[in-house]
Amino acid sequence: MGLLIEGQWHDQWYDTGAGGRFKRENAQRRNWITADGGAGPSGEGGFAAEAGRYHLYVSLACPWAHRTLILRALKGLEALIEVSVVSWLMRENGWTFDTEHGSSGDALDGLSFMHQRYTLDDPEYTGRVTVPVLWDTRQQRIVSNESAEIIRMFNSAFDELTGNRLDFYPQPLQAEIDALNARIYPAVNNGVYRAGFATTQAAYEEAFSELFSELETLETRLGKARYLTGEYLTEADWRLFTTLIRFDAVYYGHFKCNQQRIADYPNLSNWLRELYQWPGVADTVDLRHIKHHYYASHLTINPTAIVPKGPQLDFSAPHDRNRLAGLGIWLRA
Ligand SMILES: N[C@@H](CCC(=O)N[C@@H](CS)C(=O)NCC(=O)O)C(=O)O
Repeated sequence: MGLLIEGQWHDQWYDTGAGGRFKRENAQRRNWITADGGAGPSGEGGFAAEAGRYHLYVSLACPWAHRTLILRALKGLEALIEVSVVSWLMRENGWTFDTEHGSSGDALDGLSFMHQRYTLDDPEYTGRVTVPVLWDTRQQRIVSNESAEIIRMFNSAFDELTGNRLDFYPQPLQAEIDALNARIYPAVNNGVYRAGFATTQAAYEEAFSELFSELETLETRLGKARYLTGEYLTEADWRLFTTLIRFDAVYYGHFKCNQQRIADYPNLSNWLRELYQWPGVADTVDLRHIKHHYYASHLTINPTAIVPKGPQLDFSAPHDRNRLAGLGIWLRA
């Protein structure tokens, strides 16, 4: 675990400051792939959608990277955007490459460390070295290291090439999706990290109570609606999914989010199983990488690096969501 300072790697745990609160650094590369190469909502233009041009770096353990893998699968981008999977173990060198346990190594250049990819982008890079990273093989630079934006690009930029019209961010639902994301990101997606990486009791308890209060709200909502925005399955669902699929295996124990398991919420757990069983999604879930990464990498939290054997989870078990009306995924006109 560490960061780059002017292109040099430093092994350093998160600085939680006097209050003991974990604060996630903002992603620094914010360009957009667009259909015609025009600039997107941020960053520069020049990143036109093309088959084979872009490469995605992920960890199978990481909930942010997981979002991009799900959208890549559902939007039919697997043949257009190749993926490299980092090692599940992240210690003094940060994310590294090997070919053990289903990791791929760096398929482009055979690099040893993810931080070398960042210094290829900028030899003087300063900041944390995170995944996912979307790399442009043409310009040899990072397009984006912000998963929330990578999934939006995947949702539409390649549609003319793939003919895939599934829309996870349909115009009429955008305001509602944005509002949901704005609540779920701090309280749940980042909330589990705020609890787990807190270094004071007060910071931990603050994150813990926000997390379980939001889960309660979501549980009630999913008792009345099939998906978070109602009848359509959207980006908001997938963003919540990648956190909840890790919850009982990792966040409940390792991050001390133990008021309740997701299995104890009838609506959240049935919704979770429905999404897991969505065609193409189970293949993106690797609980071995998930458990080994968290328990064996965060030695400040788990110094023995022992990975728990349990819990037993069966996301393939039947779900009861057909009791609620659903229309599936929105189709762009
Ligand atoms: N804003 C980023 C956050 C990505 C992120 O923090 N990824 C974690 C893995 S789950 C990471 O690479 N952490 C390494 C570090 O913070 O040093 C996104 O959503 O893409």
